[in-house]
Amino acid sequence: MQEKDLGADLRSVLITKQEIDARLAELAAKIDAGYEGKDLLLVGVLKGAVMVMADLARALATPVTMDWMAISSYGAGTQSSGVVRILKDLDTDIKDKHVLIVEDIIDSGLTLSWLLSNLGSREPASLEIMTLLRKPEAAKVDIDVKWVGFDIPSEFVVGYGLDYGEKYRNLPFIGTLAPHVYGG
Ligand SMILES: O=P(O)(O)OC[C@H]1O[C@H](OP(=O)(O)OP(=O)(O)O)[C@H](O)[C@@H]1O
Ligand code: HPA
Repeated sequence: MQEKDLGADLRSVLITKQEIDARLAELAAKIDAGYEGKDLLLVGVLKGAVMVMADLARALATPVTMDWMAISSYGAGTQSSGVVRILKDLDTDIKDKHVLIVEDIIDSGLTLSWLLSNLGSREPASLEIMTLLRKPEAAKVDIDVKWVGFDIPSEFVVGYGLDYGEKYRNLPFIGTLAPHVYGG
């Protein structure tokens, strides 16, 4: 779907594909500098982080390995259920490795604070977070996020990996959902 052809389900484009690409290039340069001379393992959080993981990895000059974890705290709706479940664990032992968690969004912060304590207990050499998007609620949770793409308002967003009821993940941009779609 093109940005000019939003369809009835989307209210607006919040971040264009060009803005995402430019910001990822900036962050990739900073991440490269941060991991100079080190082996880096990118841990993507399925499914939302698929797009950012793919594009960030290609923007990095640092040689990386990649692994994936699937955890879910959202059901079909727009509210976190408050319960985090592991749907797929890492294939890799991360002990003594430099690990960068790659997320699409930090909203309530619940998913990441759970993930940090889970991965932290596996004794990585370092554990940092990169997220494309962060909402204001996340500031209430004490999570040290090293790299943030965009701070966005508290609206439900879709596209570039983010879904509503599994739809809209393949939009190349970040958009806000029309209230009638989710009953807002
Ligand atoms: O900060 P929080 O309020 O915890 O929300 C952030 C999490 O919610 C989304 O995942 P979701 O559980 O919807 O799974 P998905 O990535 O498969 O869509 C998103 O990808 C983050 O992982
Ligand atoms: O705003 C959002 N959109 C899609 N998925 C999400 N998961 C947490 N917040 C969001």
